[in-house]
Amino acid sequence: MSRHDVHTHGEHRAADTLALREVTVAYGDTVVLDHLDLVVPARSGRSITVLLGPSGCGKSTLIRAVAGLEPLTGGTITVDGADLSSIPVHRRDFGVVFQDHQLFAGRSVFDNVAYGLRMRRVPRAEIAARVAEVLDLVKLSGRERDSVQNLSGGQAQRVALARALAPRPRLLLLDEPLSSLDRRLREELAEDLAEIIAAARTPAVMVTHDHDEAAALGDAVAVMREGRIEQVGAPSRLWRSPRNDWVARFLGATDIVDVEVSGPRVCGDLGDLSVLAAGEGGTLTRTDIALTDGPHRLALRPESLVVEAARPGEPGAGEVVASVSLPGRHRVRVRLDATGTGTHSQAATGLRELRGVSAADLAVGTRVRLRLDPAAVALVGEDQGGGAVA
Ligand SMILES: Nc1ncnc2c1ncn2[C@@H]1O[C@H](COP(=O)(O)OP(=O)(O)OP(=O)(O)O)[C@@H](O)[C@H]1O
Repeated sequence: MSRHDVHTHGEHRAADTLALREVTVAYGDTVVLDHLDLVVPARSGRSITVLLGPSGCGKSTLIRAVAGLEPLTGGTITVDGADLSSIPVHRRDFGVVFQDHQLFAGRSVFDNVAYGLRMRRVPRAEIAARVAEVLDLVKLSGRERDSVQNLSGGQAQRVALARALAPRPRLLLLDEPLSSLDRRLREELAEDLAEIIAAARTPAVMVTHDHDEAAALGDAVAVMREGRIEQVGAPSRLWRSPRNDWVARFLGATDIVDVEVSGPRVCGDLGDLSVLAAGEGGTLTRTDIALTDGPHRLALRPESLVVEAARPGEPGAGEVVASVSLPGRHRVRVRLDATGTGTHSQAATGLRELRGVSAADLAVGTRVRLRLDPAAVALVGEDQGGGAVA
């Protein structure tokens, strides 16, 4: 099929699979992408894969490499099995949106959105119809004649998105498309973005450093670290099953502990704990995660540990050293009593304090018991899903 056919008949051939194999990009001696492997299946033509990683890990470089803007030092990038190395940027059929929209200043909305269609010599009447269609998609209907100079930041990003989508690209590449916007606009456009991408039936790869955005928009999230992909998966699976301590901490774990589960008891770095039963504060039953009997490495957020005042006569696990009031709950820091002498003892692990949440406002010095909410813990190193997108 020629590119002209795609537009003449309004037919749209979305990419099925984008695959990066051993991709390496270096600037001089600095290796920015280091034998990176990533497979993005987009079977339904409407999935968003989010690249999430710390500043400088190479997210933008990866997007630029896929777009053809960054030469590879090694490795291959293929779409549906076809190698892209000899295909120049403008022939890849990808739509690209950058952080700072990069619109043609002083030109109209129409001229900006029509740009890719004119480059492909699409007939004039079809251009007008397609521009109207994509402006409708990004909620800017009727704004064709406006100069892009008069647009707000959010509107400019919508025009950039319309421009990228107009030629019906087979893949959309979005590099921090929301990060230049203020919080309210960002949330608004994030919601629209998911709808727009689904309506356009175009798979997208999107860079962000915002965890909430990644969880909200990503069908899959690829966690990047120092030029490599650490783990790929659906957001909920990543949180519940981080592959290693680094991923767990990057995704928000505040403490990582080794435990031995035996029935309703959890023993280990934390001392002895009981597990919250269903309906006791956790929304899931124990069996919803594989907290099976035996050893586990748990990644905890404050929400994973429910802190309660010890009952009279009960020794408790430690005492409150600090408490901060949050809406609807208190975040509490607990100093643990010294426990045991084995491999899970404090002497061995150095674990002295933990963060938890409490419904009551507990004074500093209060003796407390800790209970684990299985709905809010992650199991480190137990991911069964492999490295590809599920
Ligand atoms: N043209 C270049 N020449 C030299 N070094 C570069 C160039 N572009 C990027 N780098 C370096 O490559 C590394 C990765 O940059 P990149 O922009 O891909 O990271 P990122 O994950 O997108 O970061 P951020 O989240 O801060 O945008 C950084 O250390 C950066 O300084």
